[in-house]
Amino acid sequence: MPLSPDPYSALRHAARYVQQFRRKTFVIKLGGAMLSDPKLRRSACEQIALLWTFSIRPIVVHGGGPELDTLCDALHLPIEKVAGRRVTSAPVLDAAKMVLAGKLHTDLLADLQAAGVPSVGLSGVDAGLIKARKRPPVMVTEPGAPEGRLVDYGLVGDIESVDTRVVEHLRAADYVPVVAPLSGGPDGAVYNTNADTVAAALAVALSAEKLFFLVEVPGLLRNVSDPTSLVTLANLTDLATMENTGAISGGMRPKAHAIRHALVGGVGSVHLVSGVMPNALLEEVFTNEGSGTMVVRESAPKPAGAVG
Ligand SMILES: Nc1ncnc2c1ncn2[C@@H]1O[C@H](COP(=O)(O)OP(=O)(O)O)[C@@H](O)[C@H]1O
Ligand SMILES: CC(=O)N[C@@H](CCC(=O)OP(=O)(O)O)C(=O)O
Repeated sequence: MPLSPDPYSALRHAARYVQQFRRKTFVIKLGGAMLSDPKLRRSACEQIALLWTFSIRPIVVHGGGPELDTLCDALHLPIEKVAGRRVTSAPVLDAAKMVLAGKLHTDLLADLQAAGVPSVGLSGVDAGLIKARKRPPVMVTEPGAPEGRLVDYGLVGDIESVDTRVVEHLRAADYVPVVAPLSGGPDGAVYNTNADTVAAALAVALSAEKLFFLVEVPGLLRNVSDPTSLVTLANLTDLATMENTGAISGGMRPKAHAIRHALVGGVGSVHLVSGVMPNALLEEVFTNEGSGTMVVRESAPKPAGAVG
């Protein structure tokens, strides 16, 4: 049920959640698709501002895939993605730095600032926040393909460690860290790392209560071409089934990995929420029913006598 139209009843209802989540860490990943639309970006920033006002401690991680595609097009660089991750040559990595730690990052910081959130931008390279090594060629199986194929992703980093000290310093001073999905390797190397993967690694390292993915779709869908086929609650077994049957494809594949990594790593719950529907993030946090998909490690056992 959405929040009651009676303001006092709505306040009382929300207050329960405010108490429960005070000083808890929420990692909020903003997807590149919704970030390309300034109106949606502002709406997400306003919702994050409200969480912050209620003493929830957000860490924002952002994507930027579609804006990077646009820049690659303009620069006549090839766009190749396999299982939702970009094959990254040296010129594509340069373009990634320009978008992910440049224009889009700065625009997001400006919108958060305008919404009243004192935010500070970092990439995974800053202060050794995200350390990675170059991903070796890996076998990837595409849905529908009988066999896997060996893929060299180029300058893509596999995360090796997360050093949260810079984030802790910022939070101690009441700043909200905003992290761009680049990672640092040995000898000054910089790697492109999927933002979903970065968000999950940070959520685990910070023992986050919740990890949110704001996406263009209403949440996890049983059938990607049917927006009404929303899955409201899922566990890791359900997720694996959807991956195996090919119901999870494209950009949802790195998210499925990230969700698993986060939940196995101790994050309480992961939420896929619309970045398009007004206030969907707030509805997910402050109502029982939520607005999108909640994924938990294991579903609670059904009470004795329950059917189904
Ligand atoms: N089962 C599914 N449920 C929802 N979305 C799915 C599913 N399978 C594939 N997708 C696709 O994954 C996309 C989200 O991934 P992506 O485009 O990388 O988003 P973002 O830029 O927010 O990370 C959705 O917009 C949708 O097209
Ligand atoms: C290796 C890899 O795939 N990196 C991603 C980083 C940006 C990202 O993850 O953006 P979204 O969240 O919008 O998908 C990319 O180059 O697109």
